Amino acid sequence: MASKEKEIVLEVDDLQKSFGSHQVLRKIDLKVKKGEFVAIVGRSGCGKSTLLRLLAGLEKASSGTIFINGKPLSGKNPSVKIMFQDGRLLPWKKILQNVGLGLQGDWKECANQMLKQVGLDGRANDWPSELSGGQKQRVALARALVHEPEILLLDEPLGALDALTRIEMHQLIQSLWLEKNFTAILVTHDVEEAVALADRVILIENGEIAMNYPVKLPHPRKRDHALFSSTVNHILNRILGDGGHHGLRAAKN
Ligand SMILES: Nc1ncnc2c1ncn2[C@@H]1O[C@H](COP(=O)(O)OP(=O)(O)OP(=O)(O)O)[C@@H](O)[C@H]1O
Repeated sequence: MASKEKEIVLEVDDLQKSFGSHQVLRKIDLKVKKGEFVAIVGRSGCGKSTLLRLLAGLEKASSGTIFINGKPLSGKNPSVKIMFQDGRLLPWKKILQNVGLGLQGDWKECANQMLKQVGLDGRANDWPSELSGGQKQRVALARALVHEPEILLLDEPLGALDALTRIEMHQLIQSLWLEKNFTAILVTHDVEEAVALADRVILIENGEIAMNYPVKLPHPRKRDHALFSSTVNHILNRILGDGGHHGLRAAKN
């Protein structure tokens, strides 16, 4: 039976992070299986982005260990890529060059192919300033996935987009995830987004994982699935159980 279990690609063991005397993450323990899609939610300032930056090797833990495929992480790891809310495209490079950044060999072919997969063929020679917000995030996604990372970290990647564009991006991220089998960890404020994408939703509260909720809906997720809204509401109710308003949202149906 054990051999049927998927291997653990990412393990976080007793992770702590403080900035000066401010302890942000107190005790984070987490195991993520290969190919799993995990969403992290929590009130503003609870440390979601800090955790993601630690996983990306952009920040050093105060104590505890992160293992990628069983090896302790120290600094950046080429099999882990991160995508941010603001895309961070280089404005002085054209779209193709942005996607091909850091690639070796026949990079143009790879970058063009990846642009096609995010629905942006024909835009290779445009400047980032000529693209809409949603298109820029498609480029940012292409730039991360062109390296075929084992783990894709998504830090509120759709937070600045309008609701319709966000839904289109959910569909794109889902189809690429189903096709490419990478492991994804998404930080979001949007519980509906978490349910639209993730196998499980993790809540960070007081520097710890306060909830670990498996989303038992089939992929690809459909918003009109009979259990979609009730799953969103169930998670929101668990999160807001103390009656507070924590900056978390779910789109109204
Ligand atoms: N480099 C830093 N130096 C000092 N404090 C920091 C630093 N980065 C983050 N913090 C603090 O750590 C806490 C967690 O920040 P973080 O950005 O991880 O929260 P978050 O949950 O992602 O918030 P939001 O949902 O608003 O983006 C905040 O109090 C923040 O001020």
